[in-house]
Amino acid sequence: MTDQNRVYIFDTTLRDGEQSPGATMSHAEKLEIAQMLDEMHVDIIEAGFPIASEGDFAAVSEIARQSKNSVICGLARAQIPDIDRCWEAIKHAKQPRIHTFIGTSPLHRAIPNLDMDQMAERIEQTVTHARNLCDNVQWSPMDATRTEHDYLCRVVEIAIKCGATTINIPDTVGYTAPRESADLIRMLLERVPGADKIIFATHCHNDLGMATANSLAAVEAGARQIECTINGLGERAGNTALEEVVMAMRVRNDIMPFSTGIDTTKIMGLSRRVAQVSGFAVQFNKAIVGKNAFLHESGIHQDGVLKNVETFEIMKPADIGLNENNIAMGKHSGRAALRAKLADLGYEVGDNQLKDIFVRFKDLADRKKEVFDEDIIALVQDAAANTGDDYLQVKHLRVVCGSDGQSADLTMIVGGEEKTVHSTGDGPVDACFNAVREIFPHEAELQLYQVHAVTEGTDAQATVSVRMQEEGRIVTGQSADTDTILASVKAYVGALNRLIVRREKTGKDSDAKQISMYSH
Ligand SMILES: CC(=O)SCCNC(=O)CCNC(=O)[C@H](O)C(C)(C)COP(=O)(O)OP(=O)(O)OC[C@H]1O[C@@H](n2cnc3c(N)ncnc32)[C@H](O)[C@@H]1OP(=O)(O)O
Ligand SMILES: CC(C)C(=O)C(=O)O
Repeated sequence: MTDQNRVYIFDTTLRDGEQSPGATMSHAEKLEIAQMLDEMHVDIIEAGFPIASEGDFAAVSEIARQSKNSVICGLARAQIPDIDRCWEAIKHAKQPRIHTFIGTSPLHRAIPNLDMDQMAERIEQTVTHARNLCDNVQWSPMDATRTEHDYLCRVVEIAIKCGATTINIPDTVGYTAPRESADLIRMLLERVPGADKIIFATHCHNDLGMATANSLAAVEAGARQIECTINGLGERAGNTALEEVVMAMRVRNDIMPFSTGIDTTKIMGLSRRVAQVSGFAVQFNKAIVGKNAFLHESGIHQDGVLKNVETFEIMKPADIGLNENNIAMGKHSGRAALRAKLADLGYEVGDNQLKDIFVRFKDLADRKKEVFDEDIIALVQDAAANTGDDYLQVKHLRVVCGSDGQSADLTMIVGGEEKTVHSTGDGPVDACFNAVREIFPHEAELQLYQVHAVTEGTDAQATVSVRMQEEGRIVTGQSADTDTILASVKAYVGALNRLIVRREKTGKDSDAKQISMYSH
């Protein structure tokens, strides 16, 4: 393996991933994910789109300041104010990168209403401007896979001449296929003067389910940067999944002799955390990180695995940070076992956090016969999502349901003040949500209400996800409990707490200032 076979991993979970409707992350969550990506040795982190909002600017700036190893990149349109704002945000990073883009296909050229020559001139001006600010500049012809080849060669050549050091070739709408993806990179390498001096990147979307294959095909043809997200998070059908391309190159290194710098044992921890903060659960049969990816239920498979694990497993669970240790957790377990289990699951917790999680764990163990790893993960995530110092807190809930009707008696703490209501509805969840609305009136629209059983059995915990929207702000809330209705109310209230914080950040109303005294 030579250095020429080193593939750089560019993670855009915090920018393209966060663009998924409903995947909005809080400032603190973005910093935490960025730190985890840095520790996993992602080469480049695209931290956000600084001109998009004050919140994005603040998150990118802080990620730039805290970064240790990774290059920190910000996105900017082909506009001077965007590029200046991006530079302001990233300039404190040890290794900053400006990523500027414009749509070059016929359909996309029509958006800013520029003809081919005007667009070429805009690319020349903006890439030159970016390069005058920063010596690490990435340029993307958005919708490259639907751009005329001659024009693509022309604009890529301009960007290289103006100082771009990475040229990204996006398949913006997930339209290409593996052979075409490879041919496009080969064509650019052959035809564009100076192409051998820069790095070509591939940025694929998964609309036809081919993002991983298309990215790997581009690498085979000479691309040396893959743009991807954790769990394949991203708009529509998502982006290329980081875990898939990294593990594919590792497991099939015989036919794809490429290396990355990724510490693959961090994959599972990041996957779980991104699923939690984005509110996008990972499908059970998702490659690499799905709950069933290493499970064998049919007899022939179990027999094979018991005789030789390689019969049905092409990689080791430990390679992606999945633990196989068998500490059984239950009501008789102590703090040491819980701490060890948490560490196995990828959670390093401080003493105070451990104390809090231990109380919740004992409470769960009293109510549930067996406490599985999934229960502990749900419990830790619930503890992180629903803290004791939120503006809205659920204090007491009593629900009546059955053939005679449904009602809820709910007591909540609202900014330190206790309020109780009695409410009815079409079903117990509806009655509870009506009660929350009576206590805390709001116009936010409930867009999603989803319940998942964490494990099997009637005593299983339910994880509830809620997504709400108010004036373009989208927030999510999650909670887990063996009581599905209680988890539903806590998830709903969790989303409202996030909305309160978002209102305050965007200065929605004067109430928000007052509210900020109570919310974190
Ligand atoms: C494929 C991708 O992932 S691209 C990234 C997409 N991500 C996002 O859009 C998320 C962040 N976006 C935002 O917050 C907003 O769209 C902003 C702040 C960037 C712009 O907001 P607004 O000024 O209100 O513009 P709006 O969103 O309505 O329209 C986009 C404008 O940008 C222009 N534009 C779009 N892309 C580019 C580009 N790459 N370079 C230059 N101009 C562009 C459009 O032509 C349009 O301007 P026009 O109305 O003068 O024609
Ligand atoms: C900004 C560009 C790289 C993008 O996200 C896309 O084309 O999908």
